[in-house]
Amino acid sequence: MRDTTDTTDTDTALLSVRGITKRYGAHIGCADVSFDLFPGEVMGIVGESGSGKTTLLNCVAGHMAPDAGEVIFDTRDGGPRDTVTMSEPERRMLGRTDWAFVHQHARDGLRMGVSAGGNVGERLMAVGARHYGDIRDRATDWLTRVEIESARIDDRSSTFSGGMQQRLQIARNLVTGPRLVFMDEPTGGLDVSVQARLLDLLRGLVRDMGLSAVIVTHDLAVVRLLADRLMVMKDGRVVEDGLTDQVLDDPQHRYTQLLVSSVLQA
Ligand SMILES: Nc1ncnc2c1ncn2[C@@H]1O[C@H](COP(=O)(O)OP(=O)(O)OP(=O)(O)O)[C@@H](O)[C@H]1O
Repeated sequence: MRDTTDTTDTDTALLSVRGITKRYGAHIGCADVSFDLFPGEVMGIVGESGSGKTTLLNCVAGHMAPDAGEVIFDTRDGGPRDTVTMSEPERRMLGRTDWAFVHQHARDGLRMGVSAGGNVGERLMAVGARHYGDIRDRATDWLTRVEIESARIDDRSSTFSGGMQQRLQIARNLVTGPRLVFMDEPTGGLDVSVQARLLDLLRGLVRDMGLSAVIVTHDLAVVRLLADRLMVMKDGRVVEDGLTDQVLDDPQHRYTQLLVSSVLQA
């Protein structure tokens, strides 16, 4: 997470989202959403079901074309680029290198018929790694980092528990050292004790790697633990944003107050 004491006016945003709008026919998915994300910062997006969180995440992460808006990413080689208008191959390359996406369901982010080591190693090969021994060593290292016994490196992902699969998906995503990670309900659908362990792990990785992340979640405990800043969405729009503790401890908008007091089913 970001050390807020080092904030200076000269910081360049890693990601600048401007006016993202997506409609499904006449229905609004998300409308005119803007935010900046700085290096090492974690942004949480919360709101009840149907508020537009996933639509926004998919538009920002390049999985869905927005109807309007810009997603400016500070690329390593070319500086700030609008990823909405960049070519599909360029966006795909970004998705394999500097960006990562952790899905709610591990099956959407893993190849279930492939071994744990294969799932991690495949990502390394996609960015040019060729030496089998190195790939296996790095895969082993990452399995250990996500608390999967290295002895299980050759086991198929489908034989793992839900929590292990989610940890494996995280290893697969982080092995290439991305600068920005998108997460869609990373702890959703897991048992409470499994969630707590995963959250701890994520928190450690985010801190150690200085990752920037955008996390969509129903669960305010997840943002409390992981997010520096928070955006609250309702009916496709951002109704409140600010530092996580500030928003959760002293919500200004009526909707956020209801969300925090658990009156709404988030
Ligand atoms: N493919 C689609 N076609 C039509 N409407 C859609 C589609 N996907 C989402 N919507 C609508 O857009 C709005 C925002 O949905 P979205 O899934 O982004 O919300 P969400 O906050 O992520 O909800 P959840 O937490 O349940 O996933 C909702 O009203 C939803 O019904």
